[in-house]
Amino acid sequence: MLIQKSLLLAAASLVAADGAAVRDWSEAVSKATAAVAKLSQQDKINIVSGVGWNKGPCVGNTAPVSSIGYPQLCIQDGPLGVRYGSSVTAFTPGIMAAATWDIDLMRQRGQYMGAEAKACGIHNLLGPVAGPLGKSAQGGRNWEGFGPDPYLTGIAMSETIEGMQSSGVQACAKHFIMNEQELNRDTMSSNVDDRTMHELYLWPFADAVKAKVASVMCSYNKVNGSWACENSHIQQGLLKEELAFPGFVMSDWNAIHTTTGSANNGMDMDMPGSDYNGRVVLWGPQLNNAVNSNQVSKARLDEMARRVLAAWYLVGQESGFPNINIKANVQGNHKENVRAVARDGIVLLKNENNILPLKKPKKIAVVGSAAVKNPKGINSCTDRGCNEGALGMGWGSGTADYPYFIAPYDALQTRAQADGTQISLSNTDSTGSVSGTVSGADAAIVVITSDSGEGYITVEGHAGDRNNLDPWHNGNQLVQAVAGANKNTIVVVHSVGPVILETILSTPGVQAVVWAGLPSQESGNALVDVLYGLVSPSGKLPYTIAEKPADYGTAPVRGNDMFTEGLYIDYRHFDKANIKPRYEFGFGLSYTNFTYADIKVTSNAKAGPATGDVAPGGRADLWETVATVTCTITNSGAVEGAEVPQLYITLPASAPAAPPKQLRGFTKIKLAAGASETATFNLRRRDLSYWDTAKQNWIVPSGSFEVNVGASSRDLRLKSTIEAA
Ligand SMILES: OC[C@H]1O[C@@H](O[C@H]2[C@H](O)[C@@H](O)[C@H](O[C@H]3[C@H](O)[C@@H](O)[C@H](O)O[C@@H]3CO)O[C@@H]2CO)[C@H](O)[C@@H](O)[C@@H]1O
Repeated sequence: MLIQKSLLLAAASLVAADGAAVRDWSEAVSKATAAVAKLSQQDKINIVSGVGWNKGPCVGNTAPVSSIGYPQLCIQDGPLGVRYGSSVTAFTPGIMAAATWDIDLMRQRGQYMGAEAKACGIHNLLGPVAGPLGKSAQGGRNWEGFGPDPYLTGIAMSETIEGMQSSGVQACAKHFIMNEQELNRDTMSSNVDDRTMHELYLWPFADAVKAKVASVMCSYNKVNGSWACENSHIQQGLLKEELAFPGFVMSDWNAIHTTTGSANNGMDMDMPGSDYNGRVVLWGPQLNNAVNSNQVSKARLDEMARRVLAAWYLVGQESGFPNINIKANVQGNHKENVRAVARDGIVLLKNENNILPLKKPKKIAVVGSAAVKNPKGINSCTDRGCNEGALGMGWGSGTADYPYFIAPYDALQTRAQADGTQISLSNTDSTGSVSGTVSGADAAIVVITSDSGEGYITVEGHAGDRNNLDPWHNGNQLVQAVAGANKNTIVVVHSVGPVILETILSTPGVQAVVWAGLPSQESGNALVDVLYGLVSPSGKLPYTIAEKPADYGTAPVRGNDMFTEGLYIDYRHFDKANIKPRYEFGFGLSYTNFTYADIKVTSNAKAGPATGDVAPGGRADLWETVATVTCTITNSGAVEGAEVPQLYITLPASAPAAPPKQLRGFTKIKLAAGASETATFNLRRRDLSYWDTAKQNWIVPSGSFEVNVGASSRDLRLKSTIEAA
C-alpha cells in the first residue's frame, strides 16, 4: 500500500507537537555506546534488570544510573493506553482501530497514547500487539491486536508505533512470538514451519522494526521447543540479524526460566525482576554472578545496556522528560479519537428495508444488560475482568480504567430527548418481559456481547480464550424474544472477535445487524452517530465471520500446537478450502454505494531474490515500491460515505503453493455523493514475495500476478495483472 497521503503524514509526524524528534538509530546507538563506556558493571546490571513487581511506580521499573542522568525507567501497560492511570483516556482496542482501515486514525491513536504516557512520565508503553496475530478466533487476547491478516496488522503496527514514538515514548511490540492462545500459554510449544513464520507471524514484527520500534517483548510460550525468551533462533537470528533490530528485547513478566539461557540467547532486559508469582529472581545479582564467572560475556552485557540506552536516546528521553505521575489528568481532547475510531470501525452487516439510518422514530425500545453501564461501576472489575453491563474492551493487562463511559442507552436517550422520541428500556437479558418493552416501538435495539481476555482471569467459565463463538448471556434467545414482539429489530453486537450469527440471521424481524466491536468509553456516542446517519458506516471486518466454528479450522489446543494449518488462517483458509463465510474478511455495508472503474498498473517488478543491504526491517529493497495500481472509486449513492477499496494478489504458478489471495493494499476514501477519487496502491517488493526456505530469502516469483481490487475479500470488482520476469 503506502498511500501517498500516508507518506506525507508520516514525514510530518516524525516530529510531535511538543517538538520531540525520533532520532536515527545510528545516532541513538552511538550516544548509547559512548554512555556505556562510562558505566560500571553494576550500572549495566541495573539498566537491564527489573527491580521487582510492585517495587516502583510502574508495572516494570529499573534502577537509575545518575552518572549518565539515566532515570528509574518506568515501563507500563499497555496497548490501549495507561493501565492503572487515574485520569487517562481508555483508547479503543487494537481490533477496533483495525476495523476502521484508516491509517490516519491509527496514527493519531498512537500519537495520543504516546502523549498521555509521556505526560505521566512513562518511558515505555507496552504496545502495540501483533502476537497473538489471531490464528484461532477463540484466542483470548486477539482483541488487543489488529486481526489475523499480517498485512493489515503490519500497517497498523507501523502507524501506531510511529505515532507513539513521535510523542517521545518508547513503544514495545509484543508478544514475540507465536503466543496465539491463553490455554497453557506458559507451558506449550508453538511449532511452526519457517515459511509460515515469515509470511504470517513475523511479517508484522518486520513492520514494527521498520517503523523503528524501541523494544520488543518476548512471550511466555516455547517456539519449536525452546522458550521464546531463551530462543536464539527467534531473538538473535530472526529479530536481531534478519530484521536488524537495534533496540532491546524485554521479557514478558517472569517469562524467563534461566539466567544464562535468556542472557546468551538474545534477551536484553528481565521484567519485572522479582519473586513475582512465586518465581526466583534470575537477573540482577544472578546476572552479575554469571558475568563474573564468564557464563555471560562482558561484551554481551555491554550490548544489552547499549540496546536499552539506544532506545532511550532514540525518542529523546534524556532531557526534559516529565517526572512519573500516573495519577495525572492527561486526557486532553483525545476522546475525539476514541469516538472517531469507535464510529468508523462499526461494520454494518445487514440492513433490510433501509431500517437504518433511523429517521426520527416516534418510539424506540432498547434491550439488554449490555445496553447500560455496569451497574456495579464502570471500573468495578479489576482489569475489566467481568462482562457486566456494556462491553467496551476485553480483560487483562491490556486494559485501562475508563474515565467515563457513554453506554448505548445513555446516548440513545440523549438523542431521543432531542428528537422528542419516546424511549423504553429493558436492562436485563431476561426474555420474559421484553415483549412489553418492545411491542409498538418503531425500532427495537437489542445489544448482545461476547468477551475474552488474558488467562489469569476467568470470566463466566472462560479462562481467557473463549469456550465457543456464541453470544454470551443467551444473546440468541434474547434476540429471538425481541424480534418475536417487534418486526423492526436492530441487533448491536459488541464483541472481541467473530460470533456465530446464524440463529440471529434466521430470526424473522431482525432487520439490521450492527457490528459495533469494542468501542471503549465512547460506545454510545459512536453507535448513535451511525444508527442515526450522522455518518455512513465505513468499517470493514478485520476477520471472517463463519457460519460455524469448525469452518475456521483452528482452535486453541491443549498440548503443543503444531500449526498444521500453516499459511491458511482466516480468509486464506476459507478461500483454499472453498468454504462460504457468513461475512467475509473486509466486508462492510454503507448507506451509500460505490462503483469501481478504470484499473491501471505500472510495474518494474523483477523476479528473483531480495538483494539489498540489511537494515532495520530486513533487506532494504523489500520496502521499495515495485508496482503501482490505481483505480477510480465513485460514490454513486445519495449520501456522503467512505469506502475501503482493498487490493489482493495471487502469486503466479511458478511460486510454491500459496493462499489463493492475499491482502496487499488498502486505502480509505471519503466521498461526497456523486464524487470520484483515484485510489492508489503502491506495492513493495515484499508484497510480491514469498519466503524461500532453502534460499532463506524473499523471492519475487516469475510470471503473472493476478491483482484484484474490491470492496471485500469476496467482492472483487476489478482485475489486472503484474508481470515479473
Ligand atoms: O503487565 C506487564 C505484562 O504482564 C503480563 O501479564 C501479567 C499481568 O500484568 C499481571 O497483572 C498478572 O498478575 C496476576 C497474576 O498472574 C495472578 O497469578 C494473580 O492471581 O493475579 C495477578 C493480577 O492481580 O499476571 C500477568 C502474567 O501472568 C502480560 O502478558 C503482558 O502483556 C504485560 O505487558
